Amino acid sequence: MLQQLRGGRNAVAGPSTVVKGLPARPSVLAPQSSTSQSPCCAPAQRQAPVPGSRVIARSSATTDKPTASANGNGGAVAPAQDGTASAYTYGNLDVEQAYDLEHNDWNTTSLSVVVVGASGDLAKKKIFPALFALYYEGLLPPDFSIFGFARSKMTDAEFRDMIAGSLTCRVSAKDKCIEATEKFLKRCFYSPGQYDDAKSFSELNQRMGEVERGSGKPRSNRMFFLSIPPNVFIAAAGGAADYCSTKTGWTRVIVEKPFGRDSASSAALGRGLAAHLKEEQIYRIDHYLGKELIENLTVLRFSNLVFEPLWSRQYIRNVQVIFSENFGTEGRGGYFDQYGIMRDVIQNHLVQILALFAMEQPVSLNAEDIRNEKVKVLRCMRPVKLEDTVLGQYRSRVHGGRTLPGYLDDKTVPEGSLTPTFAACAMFINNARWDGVPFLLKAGKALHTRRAEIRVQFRHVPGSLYKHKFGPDLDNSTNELVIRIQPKESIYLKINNKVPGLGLRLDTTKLDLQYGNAYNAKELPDAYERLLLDVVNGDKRLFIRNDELEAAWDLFTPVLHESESRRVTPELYPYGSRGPVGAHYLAAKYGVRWGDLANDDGDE
Ligand SMILES: NC(=O)C1=CN([C@@H]2O[C@H](COP(=O)(O)OP(=O)(O)OC[C@H]3O[C@@H](n4cnc5c(N)ncnc54)[C@H](OP(=O)(O)O)[C@@H]3O)[C@@H](O)[C@H]2O)C=CC1
Ligand SMILES: O=C1O[C@H](COP(=O)(O)O)[C@@H](O)[C@H](O)[C@H]1O
Repeated sequence: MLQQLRGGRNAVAGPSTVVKGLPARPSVLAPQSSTSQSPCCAPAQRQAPVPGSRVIARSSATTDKPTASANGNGGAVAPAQDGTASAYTYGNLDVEQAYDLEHNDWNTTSLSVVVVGASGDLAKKKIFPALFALYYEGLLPPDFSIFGFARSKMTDAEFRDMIAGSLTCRVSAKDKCIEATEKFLKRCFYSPGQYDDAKSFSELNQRMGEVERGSGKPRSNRMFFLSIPPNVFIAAAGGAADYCSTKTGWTRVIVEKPFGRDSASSAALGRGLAAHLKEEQIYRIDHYLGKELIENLTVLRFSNLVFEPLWSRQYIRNVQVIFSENFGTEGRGGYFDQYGIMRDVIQNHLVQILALFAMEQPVSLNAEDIRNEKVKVLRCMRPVKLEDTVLGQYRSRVHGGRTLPGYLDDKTVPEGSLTPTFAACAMFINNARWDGVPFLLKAGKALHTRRAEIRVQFRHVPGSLYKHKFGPDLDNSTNELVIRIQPKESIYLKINNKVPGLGLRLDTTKLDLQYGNAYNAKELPDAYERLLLDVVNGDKRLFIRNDELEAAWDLFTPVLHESESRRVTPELYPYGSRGPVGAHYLAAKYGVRWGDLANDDGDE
């Protein structure tokens, strides 16, 4: 276990860190990184985290240190009297304690993970399985515990049974899985309560304290995952922060989308959270940022010479970000109807992808540098116009003798709802790199396939010598880069090639990186695994900053308000189809063809 913790997934070797006034000492469980940070550095002097390193106990670049307001620790971070930045103290912790704290020293600190809304769908489907996978991989600290909190009455035993029903072992790692499951479940505890009730949170706090003391570790770090509907977000965030903050470590709170319905409600939510938590403590999760291919996007762009020079209006004709699901809102219609696909998928997941795709190279891989660039590019975009938007809603369809239900057949959906289950929109970035390039975003439920991808269509080859070989339609020979996020993760580039043999016959083929073949990776970690581990490590690169959120809402609020106030009727499309025809007209308006619908793609 310890060995695994030391190694982590991408452990980096390096010298030990030195804290002024303290003897040089290695960080206890962390791999010794050459860019490890120590409390000796003033925040401004801190160095960027090791690129790509995701290791337990990596030192945190965040400032979510205990302060009087955040967790009643008795004082904020204060510079030393002598004016140097070296002797920072954290409240009533001495320098050495602060060192351990900042470095996630799991020899002295326990970790408690609280799932608020533990009886819910997301908790069962994603959060517990992800925590178990991290535990199984040896990536959680030795003394971790999991606490479930929700209104449903359950004993610890019932809670463990509930979790057990949601856990699966990795196909590639079945060894000792049953044994690991039993050990994992013993670390799970349940505390029932109301989300707006101080007493309930005090009871939770007491329970956590007992378990933490039982670990024998003098300090505890706590992270809360708010996996609850938005109407109880603020109350629960307040309960967690005000009654359950640790006094001897960091307290971090993960917030799930939806982050509001528009700019105003998102700002109100932000203010509500800010009343209880500092921005550094808030982790706004967008699970698409935790997907393997999305994390790879910056690697692809900024570590390969061949892509970045082409990454602009000079060579790129259009960019398409496409999400489709081959199932409807089954079971989630009640939630979905209040939001619709634009808020559920486009404003967050697809816009985040777009921002990473289009941003300028950040100064470093530090979370703030990356997020600064994302905000900048979002702020260069003009809000989506209604005339650049197509809305759709799936209707029922009889297929193979079976009736596939339409959106309005869902009992949890209000009669006559106009909520779109499909949307496509054209967006533009008004900066020197992207001026005039259409970014087409499309998302839909109950379509013909489940897929998420980015498609980059390049310009035609000017004065091509081989033009006559491809016929009059230049699009047939255009280069296209496809970044397939899921399923079957892959990156491929469509190129023109000579068909081997005598004569000169050309065809379009692929330079094809299939993850399944290249990395022998039968199963990639789920996005929630990556993101939960990042929260433990205080790494905010893949979480959304408040100003990013604001910028993203500013792009969509006008069109959402306009379509709702004008009661725009969505175009109906049959369950399992390729979506409304209107999407083709929208693309055609900007001289674009949807790449995912092209007949020659070969892997439809
Ligand atoms: N499920 C998913 O795939 C995804 C969910 N999300 C977001 O994650 C959060 C949790 O999602 P999910 O688990 O699906 O949600 P659920 O509807 O399953 O709710 C989670 C828990 O919250 C409690 N709850 C439900 N409704 C209410 C209510 N009206 N008032 C107070 N408590 C309530 C219930 O627990 P109890 O009654 O025991 O208190 C329930 O088990 C939501 O914000 C959702 O939008 C985001 C992306 C995907
Ligand atoms: O956030 C959401 O994402 C899911 C799709 O996630 P994926 O990882 O399975 O692609 C979507 O079904 C849901 O409506 C939305 O809220």
